Amino acid sequence: MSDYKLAVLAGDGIGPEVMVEAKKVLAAVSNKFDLKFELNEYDVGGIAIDNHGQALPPATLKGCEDADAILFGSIGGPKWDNLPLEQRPERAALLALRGHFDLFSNLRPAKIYKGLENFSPLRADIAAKGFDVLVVRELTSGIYFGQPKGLEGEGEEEFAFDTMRYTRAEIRRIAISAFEAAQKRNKKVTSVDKANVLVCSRLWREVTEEVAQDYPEVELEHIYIDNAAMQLIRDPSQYDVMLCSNLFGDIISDECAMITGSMGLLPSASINSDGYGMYEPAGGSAPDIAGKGIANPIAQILSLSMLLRFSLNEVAAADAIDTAVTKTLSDGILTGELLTPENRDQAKSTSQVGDYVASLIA
Ligand SMILES: NC(=O)c1ccc[n+]([C@@H]2O[C@H](COP(=O)([O-])OP(=O)(O)OC[C@H]3O[C@@H](n4cnc5c(N)ncnc54)[C@H](O)[C@@H]3O)[C@@H](O)[C@H]2O)c1
Ligand SMILES: CC(C)[C@H](C(=O)O)[C@@H](O)C(=O)O
Ligand SMILES: [Mg+2]
Repeated sequence: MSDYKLAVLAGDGIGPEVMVEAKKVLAAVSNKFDLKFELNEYDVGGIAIDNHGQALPPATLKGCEDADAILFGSIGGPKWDNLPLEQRPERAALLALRGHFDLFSNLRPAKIYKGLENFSPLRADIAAKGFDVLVVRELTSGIYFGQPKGLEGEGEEEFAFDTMRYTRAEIRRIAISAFEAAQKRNKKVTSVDKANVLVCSRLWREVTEEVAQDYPEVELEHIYIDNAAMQLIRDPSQYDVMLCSNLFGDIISDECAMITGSMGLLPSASINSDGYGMYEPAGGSAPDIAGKGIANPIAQILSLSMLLRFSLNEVAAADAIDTAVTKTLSDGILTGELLTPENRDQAKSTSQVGDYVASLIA
């Protein structure tokens, strides 16, 4: 009898490569903490289009519904880029899963790890001030979920539009996620918007201010997205929790990932109000490095840790993974994209990094 049932959706590109490493780490924690997992693997994304004619086959969705949580890899790639938008893996599978399970609260924690200070692209004196930010991104509304319209009109008058739409309730619940997180961290929320031009952002500010009344010990500041993007390079140590709408959070989280040294270090949790969640690296299928055995598996491994912590409440197992990852990085067990050209010959492969993390847990 298993303690937990997980739906494992490795997807495309580097997804299956890094998922192998997360499963090694899961085997190590299940052994150490005497936990039993039933892992059920399903096709999703481009591979599902190839095998079943659709990016999110009914069996995959049913498998996710029957599971305690979803461990997701990444999807998409050049092979499927020319499909109509509605059939593309990104919309037809990823956004569909986020919407179906109402996974509105997307947590993306980024920090410069000990030992990686010299591998951040930030200037050394700026990196030395430290960087530890949680991006709290609204994930099931905004411009991603506003009704898209097909092309209309003709010739030079032909047009397309996407709609950004937020309700008070949608803003309120993600703001609460951010304030709850800030309360457990450094008690500061920076809300990122474009309230100088967007009416959605005006509402965003108003509701965020209302929510702040319930958290008097948490400081709230507002910043425009363009300034935030700049300030993150100038002095990212000033931020703790960054609260963002769907599109702004997508952009800011990639920037935060790169400040840490690599896209391959940023995990994410996408959670609904029942605690059910999907856990995936914030980066994509990385077609440029897929199949070479060089992808960084840390984001996938940390996504597993977030799954254990947030959906299963297996805190000791999650802590063990986080500790092992921290030691792996400070021991210099690094994939090549983190390294500088001079020391790239010391790069470890995807599986060497996964083996090392797992060995520290065993
Ligand atoms: N959650 C997801 O499934 C997800 C997220 C983002 C992008 N995508 C999709 O992935 C495809 C490629 O998108 P993209 O190239 O814009 O973004 P990407 O995140 O896949 O890659 C951007 C850059 O980061 C690098 N990178 C990403 N993850 C890495 C890792 N683990 N280790 C080392 N380097 C890593 C890549 O090599 C590339 O140079 C697109 O189809 C996109 O829509 C999917
Ligand atoms: C693939 C894409 C739809 C997705 C997003 O924009 O949400 C990705 O970039 C992410 O950050 O999870
Ligand atoms: Mg993104």
